[in-house]
Amino acid sequence: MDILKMAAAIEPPNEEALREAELRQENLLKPMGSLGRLETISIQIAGITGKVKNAAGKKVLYLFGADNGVYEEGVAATPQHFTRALMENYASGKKCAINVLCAHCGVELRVVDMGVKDGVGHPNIDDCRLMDGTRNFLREPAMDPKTALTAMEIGWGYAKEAKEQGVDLVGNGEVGMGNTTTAAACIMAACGLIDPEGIVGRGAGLTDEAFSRKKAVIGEALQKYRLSPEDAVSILSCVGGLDIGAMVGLYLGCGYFRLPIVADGVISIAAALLAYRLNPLIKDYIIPSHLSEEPAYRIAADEMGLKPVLALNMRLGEGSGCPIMMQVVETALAAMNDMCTFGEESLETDYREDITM
Ligand SMILES: Cc1cc2ncn([C@H]3O[C@H](COP(=O)(O)O)[C@@H](O)[C@H]3O)c2cc1C
Ligand SMILES: O=C(O)c1cccnc1
Repeated sequence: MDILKMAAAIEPPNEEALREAELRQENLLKPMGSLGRLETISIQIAGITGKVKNAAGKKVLYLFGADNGVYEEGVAATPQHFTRALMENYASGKKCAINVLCAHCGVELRVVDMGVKDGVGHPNIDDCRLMDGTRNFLREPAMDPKTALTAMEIGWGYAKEAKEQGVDLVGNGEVGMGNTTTAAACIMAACGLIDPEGIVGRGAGLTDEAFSRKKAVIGEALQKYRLSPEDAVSILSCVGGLDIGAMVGLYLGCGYFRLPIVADGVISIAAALLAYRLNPLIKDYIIPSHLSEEPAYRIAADEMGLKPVLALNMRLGEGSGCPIMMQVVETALAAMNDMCTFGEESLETDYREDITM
């Protein structure tokens, strides 16, 4: 497949369904706009599916694991083998954050190895390994452009699978020590920014010294590659990761197959931004969840005009914002589907014509 061609074929939301959904929201028995983001989310999903009333019964979160060569520059505090250990825990249903949140919120968790160092090899993990961790991007591009495209195709494949399996809502997550470094580098490159100060954060935690090093590594790499903000594939291959690549493809595939996809934190939004550079229409298929504490999150979200719904002071990753947000989405759809209208309750009067909401 030519994923770039497929990405270019993503279509805008269904205008007629959007209009009908807006009209229904206006007629529900409440002051206009009073359900705020619950209204706009239900209208957004109508535009995606082409139907005013939608379900969110079947929810899946795809979690992509990969290691990052830039780890060797000292940009992360956690031992690198934690990537592999965490993957094993997710797959065996142990009580990691994402296991508990998904179980509580009725979301199926799928775990995919995109290139965890030494491999995970667990029966509940899809083996999609493209490399044994990427290369150190300070020295050389993290991966070949061809590998970047293959990672995207793998993610796209999961969107296709979700469509075939009748999934209503897709989520994404990641694990990989050092991936707040790759995510920040991708966001900066895609926004044409070169000064890491105030953009790069401490990820899963860092000493002051390592934090300075992390910023210096990203700054130096961006100087070296001089990436064009529009060239998402070069950004991904030079300073990205295999997890981010798969997520880019998942977003694009969800756009193509007309599935709503919930975004998580800074790594997830970095992938969304690269997908947006490939086709800006993708933004209408994305439902942002929470505002990550990592400062680069806000830059990427603002660039796309996406406003996170939740402010929970979270900075975890793993897709942890998605199951929480999926519950909000389900609630939004319940209001749209099940509330009565003014007309149905014989309350139709002219009172709404003269007031300002
Ligand atoms: C125990 C633990 C569980 C995690 N789950 C997600 N992350 C998150 O932290 C990592 C990125 O942070 P950095 O760039 O600083 O390495 C990723 O694995 C991300 O998913 C975790 C990190 C740790 C330590
Ligand atoms: O926002 C995130 O997704 C995040 C923040 C810190 C560490 N890992 C992930």
